[in-house]
Amino acid sequence: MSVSQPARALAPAPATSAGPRRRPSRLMVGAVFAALLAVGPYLLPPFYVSLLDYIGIASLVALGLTLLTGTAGMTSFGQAAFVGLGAYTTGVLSSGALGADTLGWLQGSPWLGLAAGLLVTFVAALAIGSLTLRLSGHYLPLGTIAWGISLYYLFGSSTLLGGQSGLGNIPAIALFGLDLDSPARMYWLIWAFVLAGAVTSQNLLDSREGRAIRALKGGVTMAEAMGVNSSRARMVVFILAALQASAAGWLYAHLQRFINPSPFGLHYGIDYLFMSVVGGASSVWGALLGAGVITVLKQWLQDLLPALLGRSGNFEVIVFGVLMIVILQSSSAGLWSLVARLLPVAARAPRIDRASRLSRRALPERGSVVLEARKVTRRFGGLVANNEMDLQLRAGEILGLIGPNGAGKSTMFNQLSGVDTPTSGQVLLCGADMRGKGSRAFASRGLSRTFQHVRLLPQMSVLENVAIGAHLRGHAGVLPAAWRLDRKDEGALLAEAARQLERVGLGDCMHLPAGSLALGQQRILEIARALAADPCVLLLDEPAAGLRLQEKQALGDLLRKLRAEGLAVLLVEHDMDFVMGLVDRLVVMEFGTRIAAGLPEEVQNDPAVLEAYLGGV
Ligand SMILES: Nc1ncnc2c1ncn2[C@@H]1O[C@H](COP(=O)(O)OP(=O)(O)OP(=O)(O)O)[C@@H](O)[C@H]1O
Repeated sequence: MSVSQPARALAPAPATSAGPRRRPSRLMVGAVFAALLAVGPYLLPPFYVSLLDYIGIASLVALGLTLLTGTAGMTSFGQAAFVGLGAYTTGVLSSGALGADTLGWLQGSPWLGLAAGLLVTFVAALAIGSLTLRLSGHYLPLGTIAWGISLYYLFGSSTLLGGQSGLGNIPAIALFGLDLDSPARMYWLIWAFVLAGAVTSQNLLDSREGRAIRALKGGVTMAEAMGVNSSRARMVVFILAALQASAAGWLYAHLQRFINPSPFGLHYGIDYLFMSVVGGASSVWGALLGAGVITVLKQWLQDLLPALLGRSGNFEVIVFGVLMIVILQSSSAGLWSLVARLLPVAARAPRIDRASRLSRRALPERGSVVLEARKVTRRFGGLVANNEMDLQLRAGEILGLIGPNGAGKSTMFNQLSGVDTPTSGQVLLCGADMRGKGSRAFASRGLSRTFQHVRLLPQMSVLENVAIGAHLRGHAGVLPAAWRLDRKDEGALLAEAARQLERVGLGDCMHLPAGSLALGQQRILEIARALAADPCVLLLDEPAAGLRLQEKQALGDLLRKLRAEGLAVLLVEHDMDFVMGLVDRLVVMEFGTRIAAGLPEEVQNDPAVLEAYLGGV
């Protein structure tokens, strides 16, 4: 890899096929799958059609978990409760449970029941999400268990909802004059919902909003630094998963025509999580596979074990548990990863709209102060990590921030980038006082950064990782993304990401997974990601660490080029050879305090600096 090598034309996605034989596209494989599903009811006995109905309903819930747990990294045991919300809302409204006089105009229509169920679920998910999504680590799954149990008991203790004995008289759904009053007739509707859910989920994941959701797995600090509103992204994905579960509940209620609380309890919430994880938690098609495998497995165990053992008991639960452990141990990425390897599907390169260009920010006048620290102090208990630090960074210069280990450079970096708030003092970005504002606000005012410990999404392509950096330059929201109405916006974002990759010399790697690059290349990738935001201030945390000599020279050339374009660059670095030959000015820290500042040659001979680095030699 060389930064200075001429930019190459965007290479097509690397072919994964072993030979010249053409592989069918994903669309073609999807069409075959849909065709097989379509003929299912004509070929299969009624029992299996019915089983496929239940697999479809479970798939819809597992799809939501693919977004929530597999993609955004939030584990939920409570999805069955949202299934219950959808089922009970339509059950109450369509079964006449409210009585003829109350809301009589609403009753009898399952379609109104669907709309009402989605609305009720939306409001409930918003309320529950506001309370629980702030939790992190193991508190969040525990929170989902808590509200899952609460809703379950609510269903069982309300007389309006029929208590433990449940609600009957739920009518069949009527579609174009046809009553869907049998499992075979419901089959089409259920699988239409599943396919629509799978396709829209996949579309969403391949979009700006989807990347924002996926960025959550890289940690909130990284996502916010890219301008992603992490609280909103968490809420969006939580509500989407809840709505998919609610739609599944609506289908379930009108398939069964009777509901009681038991299928909406914690036990089922755990099953849905198993389906998602066993199938492959981060794969949309894995959700369908997981739902199929677990539903069929449970059915077989229930039928076969009593016959094999000659007596009944809860043996199927024990065998099921053991099988789950075996499957999870032998395929931690889920069963879909095994199937995907066997499927002869061609890799798809994302469409990059080379002709389109994103609008650019006007850079501040060269020489003007763009980032300033005024008497910044940061205390951690009794320890003063930054002590009344002053620092000015100007447009069109490279400023180095150096100091021995523990001097307080990273802490200063955090104050300057909004990751942390000074105990006292001010940070000004382009003249605006940024005190108390988070890193997202810094990003939207034109500050981009890299991380001391590389923070990338290793499974995602290099191109998509860089596109996360351009998040604030795109506009398409969740719904346009789900229905692929965002292609212009998306093509332009990817083109910008491709341009930045070529600019830093990683053009040839853009379709590879980011995790497959060497550490030095990953650091350069982070710089491309920061540049994709079109910044006026670039903060680099030890960018030369792990780079070979040639790579360092190439990085130096790139930074000089950025300086010539008028960017303000601040770098924290330990590599003195790299720093001295590159920066315009230096600020030296020791024990949290600024001990010297000036031109590199002045600082090099400063007695305080020699004392700090060499113990006064
Ligand atoms: N979150 C924190 N809580 C408590 N102490 C902290 C915290 N962050 C940093 N410190 C302390 O502040 C001091 C400065 O640490 P900092 O990481 O900023 O130094 P540094 O110059 O970046 O060091 P290095 O070059 O080794 O990365 C250290 O004594 C460190 O232990």
